[in-house]
Parts: sequence; C-alpha cells; structure tokens
Amino acid sequence: MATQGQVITCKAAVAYEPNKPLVIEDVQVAPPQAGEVRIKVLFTALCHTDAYTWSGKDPEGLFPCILGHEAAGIVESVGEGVTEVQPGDHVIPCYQAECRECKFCKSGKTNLCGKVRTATGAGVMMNDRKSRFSINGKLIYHFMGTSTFSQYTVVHDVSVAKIDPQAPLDKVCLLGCGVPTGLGAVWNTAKVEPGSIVAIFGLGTVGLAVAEGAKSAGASRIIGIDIDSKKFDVAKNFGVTEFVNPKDYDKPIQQVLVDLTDGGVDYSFECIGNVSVMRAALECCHKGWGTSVIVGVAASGQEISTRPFQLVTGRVWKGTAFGGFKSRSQVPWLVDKYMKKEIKIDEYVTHNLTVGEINKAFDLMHEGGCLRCVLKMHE
Ligand SMILES: NC(=O)C1=CN([C@@H]2O[C@H](COP(=O)(O)OP(=O)(O)OC[C@H]3O[C@@H](n4cnc5c(N)ncnc54)[C@H](OP(=O)(O)O)[C@@H]3O)[C@@H](O)[C@H]2O)C=CC1
Ligand SMILES: N[C@@H](CCC(=O)N[C@@H](CSC=O)C(=O)NCC(=O)O)C(=O)O
Ligand SMILES: [Zn+2]
Ligand SMILES: [Zn+2]
Repeated sequence: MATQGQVITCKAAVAYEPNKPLVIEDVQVAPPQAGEVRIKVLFTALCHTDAYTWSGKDPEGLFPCILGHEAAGIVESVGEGVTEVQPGDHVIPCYQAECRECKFCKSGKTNLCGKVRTATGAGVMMNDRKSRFSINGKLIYHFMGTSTFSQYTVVHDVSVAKIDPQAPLDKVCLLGCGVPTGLGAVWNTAKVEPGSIVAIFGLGTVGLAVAEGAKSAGASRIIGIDIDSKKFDVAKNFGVTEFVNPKDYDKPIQQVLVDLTDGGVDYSFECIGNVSVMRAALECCHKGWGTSVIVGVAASGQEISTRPFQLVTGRVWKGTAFGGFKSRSQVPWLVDKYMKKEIKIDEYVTHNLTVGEINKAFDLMHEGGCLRCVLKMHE
C-alpha cells in the first residue's frame, strides 16, 4: 500500500466551535499505532447525537474536533498487533467498543466496554493519549472514537466490525448507530413480548427503528407520539399503528396514553432526549409492570425526576446504549439480516449529499422530512 505508514492528507469537516458552521479542511491523519486501524471512510450519515455535541451541550464535547459516528468504509492500514482486520476489509466503525476481555465485556450483563472508553471520551487514542488528526501541527480532537466526518480516520481495533464485503456501504453505514439502537432497545433492553402495547416518543430514525423492532416482536399496538403530525404517514411504514400529537390535548400526555390503553402501556421508549418527555414516558406505563426505556441523550445539567411511588408501584425505568448490541460481534449479524431483507435500512435514508455539503445536511436534520442524510465522502 502506497499510503501505509505515511501521514495521509485528506478532507475532513472540522467543528472549531459549538454551533459555528463546520469547515472543510485539509487534515493530516497519522498512521495507526499498535492496536489501531486507519479506515478510508466511504459513507457517513448524521445522527442527532452529532448535532447534540456540536451544540456545546455535551459535557464530553471538545473543540476543535471531527464529529461523526455512523459510517462504513474500507481498512487502509493497521497498526502492530492488529489481527482481526486487514487492509481491504469492509468495516463499520463502532463508537461502542467490544474488547471481549474487560470486566464489562466478560460480565454477560452489558454491551458497554471499558477498554478504550476513557480515551474516546477525551478525544484521543489510548496508546499515547494523543490525537491522530492535525492541521499543520495543531491537534484536532477525535469524537466518540470514530470521527467519521473525515475521509480517513483512525480508530481502536476493538471498535471495528468487519462486515460482508457485498453489503452496500452507502446503506449499511446506518448500522453504526441509529437503526441498531432502536431495534436493540426493543429486542435486547426491553425484551418486548408478543401482544404488548408499546409507546414511542419521538419519530426520528431511532424512534422508527423502535417501531420496526416492536412490530417484529409482535406488539399488538404501537403508539407513536410526536409533535409533528406529518410524521404519522411515514411512521405507518415502520409499524406504528396509532399516532398521538401532544399538541392536540389539554391534559398531560401520560394521562392521554393511560386513558387510551386501559391503564397504561407495557413498554415505552423515549427517543428525543427531553427530560420532561422521559418522565411522561415512565408515567404512561402500566402499574405493576410497565417498563420505560430511555434512549434519547439529554444535555449536560439535565436531570430526570418522578415520584418514587411510580417505581414503588412496579414501573421500571431503564436506559440503553447502542440498543444493548455487542458491537463487533453483532453489527456483522445485523448487516447479514439487512442483506436477507429481514431489517430495513434503505427506508431511513431520505437524503444523499457529499461531505462538502455537510452544513446543509445538518440544516436538513432540523427539517421534518429528514430521517438520515448519507454523505458520500469521496468524489
Ligand atoms: N442511547 C443511544 O445509544 C442513542 C441515542 N440517540 C439519541 O436518540 C435521540 C433520537 O435520535 P434521532 O432519531 O437521530 O433524532 P431525531 O431528531 O431525528 O428524532 C427525534 C424526534 O422527536 C421529535 N420531538 C421533538 N420534541 C418532541 C416532543 N416534545 N414530543 C414528541 N416528539 C418530539 C422530533 O421532532 P422535530 O424533528 O420536529 O424536532 C423528531 O421527530 C437523540 O437524543 C439522540 O441523541 C441516538 C442514537 C443512539
Ligand atoms: N458524551 C455524552 C454521551 C452521550 C451518550 O449517552 N451516548 C450514547 C450513544 S449516542 C449515539 O448516538 C452512548 O452509547 N452512551 C454510552 C457511552 O459510553 O457513552 C454525554 O455525556 O452526554
Ligand atoms: Zn448516533
Ligand atoms: Zn471490553
């Protein structure tokens, strides 16, 4: 490989300051060190979490940085000791690592991994606690251990899922975050049973993937709640059977749902990141057994609250990261499910742009009609 061991200069979208337009820069990407993998990113989508960190509300948000965590690409080179992938492999970078050796990975109780989390939260690599990105010698922070808004990125080997080379990378990039999060929230975290009544707050990509998961789990009613009634038409295609717009009611939305469901839903999912809605999502659950799963990410300083009586009387409050999926083991399985047409991906891709149009892509995220915008990273 001509580039192996060399610094690569390529285009990347750099976030210099919260909320200031991203700047397309020539960025130097250092070669991977031991236990690291350099990936040529071919396609990346935008997730609401990128916008959240860019907004300055993420306590782990560091600037300047290269955002992006929902992508697919090809391994360009690997560092010393990397055995599970090699140049040419098709891969999905995974912000949730899986080392298979740490206390978390071995617990059998969680998909969280502790091996590189301190580094990914600090915008650096584990080896030397430094960044592999720079512009004329000035370091640029990594983000979520992935930084996919760059034509090349360096990630830890425990954060790389090797996938079927036949899979279309412009579609399976979505398996880097939003779709698995929604499906897994239902299948792994809540473990929804056939016949259940499900409520989903927020009908973006994550909420719609929850609907898709709930439909496949055999839920009898899937109630979508969103402040934009236009969302219902699309949501029906993902399994939502009923739609509720809180703006249409004078009473609290939890009461509306309790009244609609003879006492409350079996499972609810908050897919927005709004702590008031998280409370409503818990309180619309059925006494005795209703379970609410927090999926949305809320800003720094925000806290959830409810009367403890809600829990005393049997409601359960849970959360999920990456839908509880073990990334390196299960992302390839999700790719195979997509290839067998057992899960949707294409339907979530509403827009396709290029990396140079990334600011327009962020603008689209705030317009009702956009689920996922996929950026082509190379001409
Ligand atoms: N836990 C995890 O592992 C993950 C968490 N996330 C988080 O999940 C959340 C959803 O992500 P994503 O689907 O990409 O985001 P979207 O912004 O696409 O989806 C959120 C939806 O909720 C709607 N909404 C906003 N306020 C309300 C309200 N008060 N009541 C009902 N609906 C409302 C939004 O409408 P409008 O567009 O009009 O504002 C939008 O349709 C985000 O917080 C994201 O950070 C994402 C991936 C993984
Ligand atoms: N730095 C953020 C963390 C936000 C968060 O909860 N992230 C999710 C993934 S969101 C993807 O789009 C997650 O997996 N969390 C687990 C983790 O280890 O980060 C903050 O502090 O708010
Ligand atoms: Zn995401
Ligand atoms: Zn681990």
